[in-house]
Amino acid sequence: MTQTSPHATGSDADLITAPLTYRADLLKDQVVLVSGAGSGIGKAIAVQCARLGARLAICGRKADKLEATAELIRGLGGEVLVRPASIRDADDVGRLHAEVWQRFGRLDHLVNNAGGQFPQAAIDYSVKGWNAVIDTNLTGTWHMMQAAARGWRDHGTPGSIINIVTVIWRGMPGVAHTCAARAGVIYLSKTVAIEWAPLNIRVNCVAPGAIATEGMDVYSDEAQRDLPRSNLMQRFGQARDVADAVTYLAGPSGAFVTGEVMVVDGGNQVWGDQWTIPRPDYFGGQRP
Ligand SMILES: CCCCCCCCCCC/C=C/C(=O)SCCNC(=O)CCNC(=O)[C@H](O)C(C)(C)COP(=O)(O)OP(=O)(O)OC[C@H]1O[C@@H](n2cnc3c(N)ncnc32)[C@H](O)[C@@H]1OP(=O)(O)O
Ligand SMILES: NC(=O)C1=CN([C@@H]2O[C@H](COP(=O)(O)OP(=O)(O)OC[C@H]3O[C@@H](n4cnc5c(N)ncnc54)[C@H](OP(=O)(O)O)[C@@H]3O)[C@@H](O)[C@H]2O)C=CC1
Repeated sequence: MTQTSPHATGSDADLITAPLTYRADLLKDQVVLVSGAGSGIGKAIAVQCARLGARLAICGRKADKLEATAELIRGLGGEVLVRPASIRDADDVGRLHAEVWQRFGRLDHLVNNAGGQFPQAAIDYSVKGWNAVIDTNLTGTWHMMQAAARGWRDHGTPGSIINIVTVIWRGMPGVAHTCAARAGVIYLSKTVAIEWAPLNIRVNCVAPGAIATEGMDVYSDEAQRDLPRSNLMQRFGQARDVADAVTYLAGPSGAFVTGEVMVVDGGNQVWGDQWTIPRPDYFGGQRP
C-alpha cells in the first residue's frame, strides 16, 4: 500500500517481517496466482504466500504497482512472474494463464482479489459506470476462474480458487452494483464448486468487512469515519487478516472446504444498534 494513504495497514517492512500465523514452509513450491496484487489486500496475500514458500504470479493493470510488490517478493528470495493484465479482457486472461503454465509448469491456487467500485446512489448509475463494476468484479473474476479450471482440466492436476468478495448480506447502500456482482460471484462459486469437484478443484470465497487499505480512499471522509463502527471490533481490519483467511483455505487446513464463504468482518454480520438494555459505552453510550 502507499505510505501516504491514511488507510495504510502497515508498511512494506511490516508485510515482510510481521510474525506469520502459519509455518513458514506451508505453501512450499506451490504456485499461486494473485490478481490485483499491486496494492492493499492483494499485495498482502502475495507477500504472505511468498513468505510461506510459494512461487507467485501477479497481475493488475498498473505495471509500476506490480513491480513494487515483486521487489518485496524477490527481496525475500521468492520467485515471481509479473504480468500486467486487465481481468476484464478474456483474451489477455487466457494469455496470462498460458504464461503461468509455461513458466512454472503448474498452478495450485488462484486468488481473485482484483476488484473495486465507486460509491453512488444506484438511481444515478450511468450505463458505463454499472458496466465497469460488473465487468470487473463479476465477469473479470469469471474469466480468471474459467481459465484456471481449463488449465487444471487440461493438465489433469488439482487446484483451488479463492474469490475475494464482501459482506453483502445486509445490503450496502451506495454500492449496489458491487453487491450485485459479489452476490453473483458467491453463487457462481458455490455452483462450480459442484461442477468442478470431479476435476479436484475447490472453489471458495473470502468476504472481508471494512479493511484499511488505500482502496478506501474512494469513499468520503464521513463514510471512512463511520466504517470502523460497522463491526463489533469498532475498527478497520487489516489486510493480513484477509491474507490469513486465504492461507487457511489454500493450505492443508482447507482440504475439506469447498463451496464456502469465509467471513472476515469483525462481526459486521451480527452488529446492529437495537438495544433493550442501555447501550454500553464501548458502542457510544446511551441512546439519545
Ligand atoms: C453502507 C453500509 C456499510 C456496511 C459496512 C460494511 C463494511 C464493509 C465495506 C467494504 C466495502 C468495500 C470496500 C472496498 O472494496 S475498498 C477497495 C476497492 N478498491 C476500489 O474500489 C478502487 C476504486 N474503484 C475503482 O477503481 C473503480 O470503481 C473500478 C473498479 C470500477 C474501476 O474501473 P474503470 O477503471 O473502468 O473505471 P473508470 O474510472 O474508468 O470509470 C468508468 C465509469 O464508472 C463511472 N464512475 C467511476 N467512478 C465514479 C464515481 N466516483 N462516481 C460516479 N461514477 C463513477 C463513470 O461512469 C466512469 O466513466 P467516465 O469516467 O467516462 O464518466
Ligand atoms: N478494503 C476493504 O474494506 C474491502 C475490500 N474488498 C475487496 O478486496 C479486493 C482488494 O481491495 P483493496 O486491496 O482494499 O483495494 P485496492 O483498490 O488497493 O485493490 C484493488 C486491486 O484490484 C486491481 N484491479 C482493479 N481492476 C482491475 C482489472 N480490471 N484487472 C486487474 N486488476 C484490477 C487494482 O490494480 P490496478 O489499478 O493496477 O489494476 C488494485 O491493485 C477488492 O476486490 C475489494 O473490492 C472487499 C471487502 C472490503
